[in-house]
Amino acid sequence: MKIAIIGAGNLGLSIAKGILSTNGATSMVLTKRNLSGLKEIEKYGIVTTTTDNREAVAKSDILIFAVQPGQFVKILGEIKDILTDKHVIISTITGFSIARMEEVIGPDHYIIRAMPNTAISVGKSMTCICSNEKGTKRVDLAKAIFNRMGHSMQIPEEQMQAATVICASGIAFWMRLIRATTQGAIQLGFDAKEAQELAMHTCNGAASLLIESDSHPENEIDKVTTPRGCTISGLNEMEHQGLSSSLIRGIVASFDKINEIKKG
Ligand SMILES: NC(=O)C1=CN([C@@H]2O[C@H](COP(=O)(O)OP(=O)(O)OC[C@H]3O[C@@H](n4cnc5c(N)ncnc54)[C@H](OP(=O)(O)O)[C@@H]3O)[C@@H](O)[C@H]2O)C=CC1
Ligand SMILES: O=C(O)[C@@H]1CCC=N1
Repeated sequence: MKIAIIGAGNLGLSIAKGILSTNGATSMVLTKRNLSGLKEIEKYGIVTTTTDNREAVAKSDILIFAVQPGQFVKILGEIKDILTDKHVIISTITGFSIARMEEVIGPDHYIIRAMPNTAISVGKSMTCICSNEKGTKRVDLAKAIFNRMGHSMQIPEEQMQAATVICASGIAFWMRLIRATTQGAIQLGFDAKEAQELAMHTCNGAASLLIESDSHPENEIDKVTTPRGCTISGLNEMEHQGLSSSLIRGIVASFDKINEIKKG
């Protein structure tokens, strides 16, 4: 697969690393206006970097766009006359609808929207995918690309905003939970490095229990909560302090904000 990543910033570079670490491309062109941050990745033989988006498009079949929303229309306008039927256009751009893309380049292209998260750089992204009508023929290809770097799910386009909050912003939410657990562990006597190790591997184990046994969180909680034991005491205190409620409210606030940004 010949892949171009247009906009090799935080997310674009994470995607590039994920693809490279799973040998998911035969060639890769990364674009940016300022190439100075790409020296490290240029060491991979199959990677070239350029400021010229047209060159990247001409050399590639799969085009992954990871620029900021305000930069996207201009870039699509620059490259639309060299798009052909070989190209699959994958946009990771938050809040940028397929209809808006079609307004610039027309509907006769394979257009996919993908919402990955930064865990793509370590092959653990949860990526949601939707497409335009023509793009339905390339959804399996897009899923195959993202499944090499984690897990993917096809969803209706109207759920993309919600998926952004749960999966992309979700990385930040889970990081804060891991950090809070780390702070608790330090207070209980572990040094900072040990505390983080305990917190992150326990988090990983909890998610793996659900993923690998197809279980429900409450089933797993029942197995840990000894009657009159320490787990239920801690858990109930967390709930008295609003743990579940604050998470749900945070998710909804994030969703309200993303809808506000979209309207703006
Ligand atoms: N960060 C995340 O977790 C997620 C982000 N997203 C979405 O992905 C997109 C990118 O986000 P993020 O990576 O955080 O943003 P960044 O600002 O880090 O990356 C955007 C990149 O685009 C480059 N760029 C700007 N203009 C051009 C141009 N004309 N041609 C080529 N490259 C250009 C910029 O580099 P330079 O200035 O050097 O040109 C920059 O490296 C956003 O739309 C965001 O909403 C989606 C899911 C998750
Ligand atoms: O915080 C944001 O608005 C973007 C969208 C998802 C991740 N970062």
